[in-house]
Amino acid sequence: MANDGKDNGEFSFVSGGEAETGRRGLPKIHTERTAAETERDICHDDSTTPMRARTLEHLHSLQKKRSTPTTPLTDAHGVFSPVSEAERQKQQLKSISASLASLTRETGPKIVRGDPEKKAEAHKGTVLDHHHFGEPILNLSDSALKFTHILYNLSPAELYEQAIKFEKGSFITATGALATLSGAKTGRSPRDKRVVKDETTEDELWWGKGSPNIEMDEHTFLINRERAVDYLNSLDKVFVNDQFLNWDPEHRIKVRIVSARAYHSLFMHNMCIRPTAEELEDFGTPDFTIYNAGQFPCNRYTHYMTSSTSIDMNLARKEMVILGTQYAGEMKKGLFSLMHYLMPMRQILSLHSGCNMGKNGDVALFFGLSGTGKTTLSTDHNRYLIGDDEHCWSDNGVSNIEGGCYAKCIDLSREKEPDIWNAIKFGTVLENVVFDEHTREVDYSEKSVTENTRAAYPIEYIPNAKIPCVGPHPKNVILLACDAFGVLPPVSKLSLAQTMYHFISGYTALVAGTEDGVKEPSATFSACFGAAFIMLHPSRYAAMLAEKMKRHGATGWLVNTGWSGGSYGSGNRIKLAYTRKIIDAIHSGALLEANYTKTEVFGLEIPDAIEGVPAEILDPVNTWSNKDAHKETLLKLGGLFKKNYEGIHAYQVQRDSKLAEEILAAGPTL
Ligand SMILES: Nc1ncnc2c1ncn2[C@@H]1O[C@H](COP(=O)(O)OP(=O)(O)O)[C@@H](O)[C@H]1O
Ligand SMILES: C=C(OP(=O)(O)O)C(=O)O
Ligand SMILES: [Ca+2]
Ligand SMILES: [Mn+2]
Repeated sequence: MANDGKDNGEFSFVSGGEAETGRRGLPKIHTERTAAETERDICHDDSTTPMRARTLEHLHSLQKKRSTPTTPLTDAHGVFSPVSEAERQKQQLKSISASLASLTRETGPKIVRGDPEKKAEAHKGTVLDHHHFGEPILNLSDSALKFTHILYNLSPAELYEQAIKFEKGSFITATGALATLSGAKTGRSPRDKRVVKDETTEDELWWGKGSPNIEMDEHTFLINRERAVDYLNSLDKVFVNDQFLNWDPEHRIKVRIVSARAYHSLFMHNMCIRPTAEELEDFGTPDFTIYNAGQFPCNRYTHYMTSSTSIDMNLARKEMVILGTQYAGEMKKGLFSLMHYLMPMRQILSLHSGCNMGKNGDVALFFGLSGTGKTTLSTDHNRYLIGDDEHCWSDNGVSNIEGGCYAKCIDLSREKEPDIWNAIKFGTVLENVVFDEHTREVDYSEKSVTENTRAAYPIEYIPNAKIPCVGPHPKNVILLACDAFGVLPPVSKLSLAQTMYHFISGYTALVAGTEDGVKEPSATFSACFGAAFIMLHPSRYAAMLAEKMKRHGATGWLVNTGWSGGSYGSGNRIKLAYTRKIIDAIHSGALLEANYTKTEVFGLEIPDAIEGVPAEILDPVNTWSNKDAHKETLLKLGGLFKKNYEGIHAYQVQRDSKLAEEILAAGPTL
């Protein structure tokens, strides 16, 4: 932060000193007048009502109407409420103080609600001094003498003001979004993720080769936690968000996010489910807490640390600590990892998928790795959006985990993705985009900060969002792959075994960089289309998906949103308009009626015709001018799939070994 608070366009004269006292020889102005003089000089203007304010400060104070605070001060339950408002506020502060307790000081910090800027107001607010309820502290340190100001569940408008005033790189764009910079990290850091291995998690979680869970011990976690908490308590103020995950009321999780930046608080405000005033009153103790001290690095001398970034998950303590990265997606996906543990424990399948529903209640899931089209294709003007990225499938049906969407902005166009375009307005966080200095028009083609430019907005910014974000059991399960090799068909119908094979494989191939010259696409295999976020072995999720698809009669589809007419360099990415037509035909049921032909190598069933899509692109071989190159590339990709699957099959993929064999057989034959 380069500003000292005066540097934000506020202009003022230097006060005090000689100019005011008039000691430099200028004659003194006499202000005492006779009543007659005064009367003569006053301009009587009846056109305006008299000014109520007596001072400038008073005037400014009148500008802001007193509203119901985010945390209601009034007693919604009336006079018969068993808990007084003062008591409720005290409980809330106690809970926040407990969250911020340093484990060595064994007590929470002194906290006070409100903005340190607004001194007078803040000290009128509820103050919690640990001496009031805790044990007396024997070893008092300087940090125990200061207050930590808590900015609790601020509104987007308040967070805008905090960001613009205190966070360099925060600007309002032409459409009203808040442009921010995430700092040195503009994407997630999966190699810096750590999970505490204890007696329970040692047996329950997936560890070792291929697993995203890199171990750390409890003691090291506490070192990082203390580092984060001490950092947060050293600040003038911290943001606290109390919110929910999962729209299924039976399985709702309460999360608390403690962070140092308005950007982080607004991001989570948008991405998690926003509690109503009543729900916030009864929030109580969170089920899980994130400490985001992203501006502060971890100590590289700490055991298990391999960089200055660390994202640490402790399931037993129900806490996550973030050090050394300000990329907000870490919080979102950190909570997703948590759900990938908590939900399967309740026999609920967690899914890295988008989800939408037709007018007739037909639900589709869109699985796929980053950049394959989950957000783009689930945001469909003709259907209700349930969510773009994280869902649960329980016996009740599907439910979104989140309250917002996180769309990629690179090359975003109003024509191709109107709903996402229109969602970028006041309240939306726009990460790492480039805009015109003066007009604040965003240039979505600009990659100078990063290619991973993003918009995070509340789901209700999409006009046909389905609120509450829940739906019946899925009818179609669409697996998205962006195949930069250009050999997978634009669409194929899958058997259940094939669906499982491709779900477990989790393939996509993107083109790594944007440097000049043709770059070889590189294949990525990520189990369950989200290996970075799963906590249990992939077979656990796959078994649940197979069981649910079978029970509810869902059809599996593989859709290539990548290349056609050759690999990256010679072919082109399939037009989004064609992919949308393909998806339409899946939703409507029309595609089930097509005639199918089996492809060689992958054994995929491809339709002969789809309305609005040129028939010749449906079989990739037709689009390649060099047939030998096509065959060679097809075999190469088939080989990569086989090699990847060998590693997975070594584990028993299914308890049902017959299904395991069927799944293995559903892969490519070379
Ligand atoms: N045929 C296509 N299908 C889907 N997306 C496409 C297609 N062609 C280009 N795109 C672009 O690819 C990107 C897909 O990203 P996104 O929907 O955010 O993926 P995810 O949510 O799975 O990470 C978007 O920027 C979209 O505009
Ligand atoms: C938010 C993310 O999801 P996606 O790229 O799939 O939209 C992410 O992977 O960080
Ligand atoms: Ca994702
Ligand atoms: Mn997405």
